Formats: sequence, structure tokens, C-alpha cells
Amino acid sequence: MATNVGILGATGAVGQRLIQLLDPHPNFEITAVTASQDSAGKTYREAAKWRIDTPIPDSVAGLEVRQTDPTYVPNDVELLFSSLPSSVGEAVEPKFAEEGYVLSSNSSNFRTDPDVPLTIPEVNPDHLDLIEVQRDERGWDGAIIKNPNCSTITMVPPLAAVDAAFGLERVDVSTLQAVSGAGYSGVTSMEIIDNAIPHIGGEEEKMETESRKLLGEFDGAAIRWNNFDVAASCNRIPTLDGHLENVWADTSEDATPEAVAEAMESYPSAEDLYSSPEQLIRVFEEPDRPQPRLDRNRDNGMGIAVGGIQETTEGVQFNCLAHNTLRGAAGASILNGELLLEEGYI
Ligand SMILES: N[C@@H](CC=O)C(=O)O
Repeated sequence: MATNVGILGATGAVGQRLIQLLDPHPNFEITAVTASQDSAGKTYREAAKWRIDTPIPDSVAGLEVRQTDPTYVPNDVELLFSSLPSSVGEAVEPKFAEEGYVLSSNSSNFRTDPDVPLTIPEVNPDHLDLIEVQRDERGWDGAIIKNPNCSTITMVPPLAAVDAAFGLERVDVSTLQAVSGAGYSGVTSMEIIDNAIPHIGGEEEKMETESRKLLGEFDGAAIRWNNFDVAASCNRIPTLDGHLENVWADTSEDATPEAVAEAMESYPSAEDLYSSPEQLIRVFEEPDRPQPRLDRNRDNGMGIAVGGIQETTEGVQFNCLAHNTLRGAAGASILNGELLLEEGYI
């Protein structure tokens, strides 16, 4: 039987992607959607300005939109996906956890808190058990778990493969990020057409902190962050979806391009989880790949594509790409929901 799930912030860009991905999902059934007070009481079809290129699923179109408050969400909802703006998430998510709800959240608040699991199921599934620490410390019956920022998710699986095989000393990364990462009204057409913007507020810090937490070690009580140095430079470009990143990784042991490709291609997926691709990282030999338009939808938008692996004086260099609203946001939260289900937290 499918698990009843709700979506907090269901009318936004990531909320809509969550609906698109959850509607056909074999494990989950959407039974509650929430949004801001203005939308409460309307049907989802009336409240949402639907901008995805598949129709609003019939199962959701007629649902009544509820206020984003635990009082209005039915108790038989076992898992909540949160795509709230971070300022709202910071205020509201703990209220739900206090009331016993388990949240798989894409919002950026709390990601680096010591008792909040930040997980990519193929990379650090063991960090999920930090939930026990969180429950002890905060006295919650529910829990909050997070997926990382989209630009972090794009580079961390390839870096995890490099770290496991050769050890990581230092990472430098420069990003070319699609406009959908900023949300529908994030950058105007006048700002981005014929242009590139060499700044995305807060993004560099997210990449620099989240990557070290994700690749850290959980000893049963706390996460010891990985201590490689990392510096990020983030840029917005006029692609619609798909973040492309140029990464330089200085390794502890010598790493040839062939050995790096082998380590990446053999890095395991989470084969028991429905949304994890059969092969997590695909490596191109063609020097001009991956490209956003050609490669973002591989493996239902949940794969990571890598190319241009080469040796440099400072270690190894490669390019990586992921679909930012699928693997990098809605799909990442759903994968964490699948992990929560598999590990018996819901
Ligand atoms: N913070 C990211 C969101 C991911 O898509 C961005 O601005 O691109």
C-alpha cells in the first residue's frame, strides 16, 4: 500500500516538480498540499500557476490547498516533502516535526545544523541515523532531513568517487547554473538574455559547507566533516535546466584520468531505491560533453554526467552536470523519502 504524503509549498517551482514526480510513484500517494494563506481553501488547479510541460495530475488538481500549519494537515500523512522558501521553512518545519511529522526538505535552512541529516542516498545513507540524535536533543517524535543545494548535488557524487579511491585534499569549482535554479521569477529575461551573471547570492558558501558535511563521517553521535579545502565560484547563464560545473580536485594519491573515470563509473547507485538510476555517474569520452541541453534528462534527470577528465599539475580536472530541479531538488527530496521508507523511519 502506498504511503500518504503531503507537500509543503506545493504551488512553487519545486512543489510542482514534486507533484509531477510523485503522481506516478509506486510508494507514495499525494493526499495533502499546502501553500500560503492566499491559496488556502482553493483547489490546487485554482491556486497554482502550473508551469510544467506535463498536465497537472488529475489526482492533485482537485485537492483543497491547506494552510502551511500542522493544524491543517491530516494525521494520516506519514511524510511531508518541503519546498518552502527557506525563511518560511525555518519558522514552520520545526512545528511539523514537533507534531510528529517526518519531513524530507529541499529548503536550505538547517542544512548544516549538527543534528540535521543532509543526505544523498547513494553517497551518505548512514547519516540518516542522525535522526535519533535529533529526536533526543529536540524531543521530537517527527524529524527533519535535508537534501543539499542543487549545485552541491551535481559535484558531490563524482567527488565521493574520487575521495573513496584517491583521497581529496582540495576542490575548486566554477559553476554555470541554469535559470530555473533561481525559480520562475528569479532572474528576469532582461537580466539574463545575452548575458552571464557572475554571482548567485549565498551559493558559494552552500557548496563549500554542504560538500564537506556530506563527505564527512558519522560516528553514531555526530558528523565529523571532511577536511578537504573547497572554493567555489558560481555563475548564472541563460540555460533553462541543468547545472554544468568545472571541477579541479587535488588528490592525496596520484590519480590518472583512466583511473578516475573507472572510479566514477563503478561508483554504486542505491539500487533498492526507485528513483536512483541504474548507473549513478556516466563518463563521456567526447571532450565537448556533458552539455545541459543534451545530457540533463539522462536517467530520468536523476543521473550525473561527467566529461573532460584530465590530469593537471594540481590533480585532476573534470566537468559534471545534473538536472538541477530533478536530481538537484524535487528528485533529491523524493530519493530521501524513499530512503526514510526503506530504513523504517516512516
Ligand atoms: N540555488 C540554486 C538552486 C538549484 O537549482 C540556484 O540558484 O541555481
